Amino acid sequence: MVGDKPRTEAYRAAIQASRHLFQDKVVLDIGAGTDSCEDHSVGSCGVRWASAASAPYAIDRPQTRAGRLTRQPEGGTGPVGRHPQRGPNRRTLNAERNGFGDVVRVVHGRIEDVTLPEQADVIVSEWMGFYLLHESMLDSVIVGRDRFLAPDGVMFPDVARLYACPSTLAAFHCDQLQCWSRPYGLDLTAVGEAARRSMQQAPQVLDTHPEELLAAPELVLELHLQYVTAEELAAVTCRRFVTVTRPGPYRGLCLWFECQFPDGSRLDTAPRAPSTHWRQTAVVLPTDYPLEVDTVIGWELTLAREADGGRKYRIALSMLDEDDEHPVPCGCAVGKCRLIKALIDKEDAECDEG
Ligand SMILES: C[S@@+](CC[C@H](N)C(=O)[O-])C[C@H]1O[C@@H](n2cnc3c(N)ncnc32)[C@H](O)[C@@H]1O
Repeated sequence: MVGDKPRTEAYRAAIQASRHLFQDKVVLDIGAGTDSCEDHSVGSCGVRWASAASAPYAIDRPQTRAGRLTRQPEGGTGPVGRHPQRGPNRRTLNAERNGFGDVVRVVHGRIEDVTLPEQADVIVSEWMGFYLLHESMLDSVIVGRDRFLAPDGVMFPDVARLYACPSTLAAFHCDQLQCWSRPYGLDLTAVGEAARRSMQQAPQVLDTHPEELLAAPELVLELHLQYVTAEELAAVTCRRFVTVTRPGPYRGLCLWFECQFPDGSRLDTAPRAPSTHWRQTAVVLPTDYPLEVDTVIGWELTLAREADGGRKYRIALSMLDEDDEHPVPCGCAVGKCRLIKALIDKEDAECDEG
C-alpha cells in the first residue's frame, strides 16, 4: 500500500493543505500500521502528520510480530517513555527514524477495545476497501468516531462516494473470456461460459479504460463520515436509468469510489484516474447486451452485508425494463424524466437566486 502512490500522495497532499487542522491538535490515525511489514506502529500517512499534531495517536490491531519492530527499553518489556498527562508510550522504529519517536503515541489494539485519555480533534483513516465497502473497516472507524471524536471534530477524509457505470469491460473480456472462444482452432467456449458463471458469484477487481464506459457514471452512494451509521451500510440499493452515449456490448457494471478531504482535494479511483491498488470493480452480467447510442437502460444494484457478521458484501445486479418506475430525478433521456429534471433544475436555480 505504501507503494500505491496515488493513494499515499492524496493523503500527503491533503494533510499538507490542512496543516491548520492538525497543528497542536489531538489526532487519531485509525489503522496506522502498514500490513506489509507488520510494523503496526506508524504507517506512511501517520508519520506525515505527526510533526504538526501535538498528540498524534497511532492505533492498529496487535499483531504477533508487532513487538519485533517496537522498540523496548533495555532489558525490559514495557513501553518506552511516559508523557506527564498522557501516560506511557511505545516508540517505534518507523516513528523514530522519521524524527517523531517522542511524539507519536502508538496504541496496539482494536479501536473498538482501546482506551484513550482524551478526545480527538481529527480522525485520520485509510479504511476503504474494493468498491469502497468490501471488507472495509468503515464500521470500526464509525465505532472509533463515536467513541473518541470531539463534538466539533473532523473526519479525514470526510466524504466518500461510490460510482457505477455500465461498461463493455473490453480488456477484461479479452483477457478472461474471449481467449476461450477458439484457441488453436478448438472450441473451448464451455470453459469461457463456466468462467463467466463463476464471475457472477464474486465481483472482479480490474483496471478499466474510460472508453469502456457506455454512459455517464452515476452516483450510487455518498457517505458523510461525520454522520454515517453502521446501520446505513448494512444494505444499499440503487436503481438508475441511463442513456447510452457509446455503442458496444454491455457486459457489466463498473464500480469505483472517490474520497474527499476537508480541503476539497480527492483520492479518485475512477478509470480515468491513475491506477491505485483498488483499481475498479466489475459486476459481470451473465451475457452480453449489444447497445446503440441513445438507448435507455436501467439497472438495480444491491450491496448487502453478509449475515455472518463479517466485513464482506453480497452484490446483486439486475437489468430493469425501460417501463419500470424511474427514480426522481433521473438523468436518462426519456421525455418524462427530462421534463421532471428540467423542472427540478429550474426550482433549484430559483432557490439559489432567491
Ligand atoms: C489500509 S491499512 C492502513 C495503512 C496505513 N494507514 C498507511 O498509511 O499505510 C489498514 C489498517 O487498519 C488496521 N485495522 C483494521 N481494523 C482495525 C480496527 N478495528 N482497529 C484498529 N486497526 C484496524 C489494519 O490492521 C491495517 O493495518
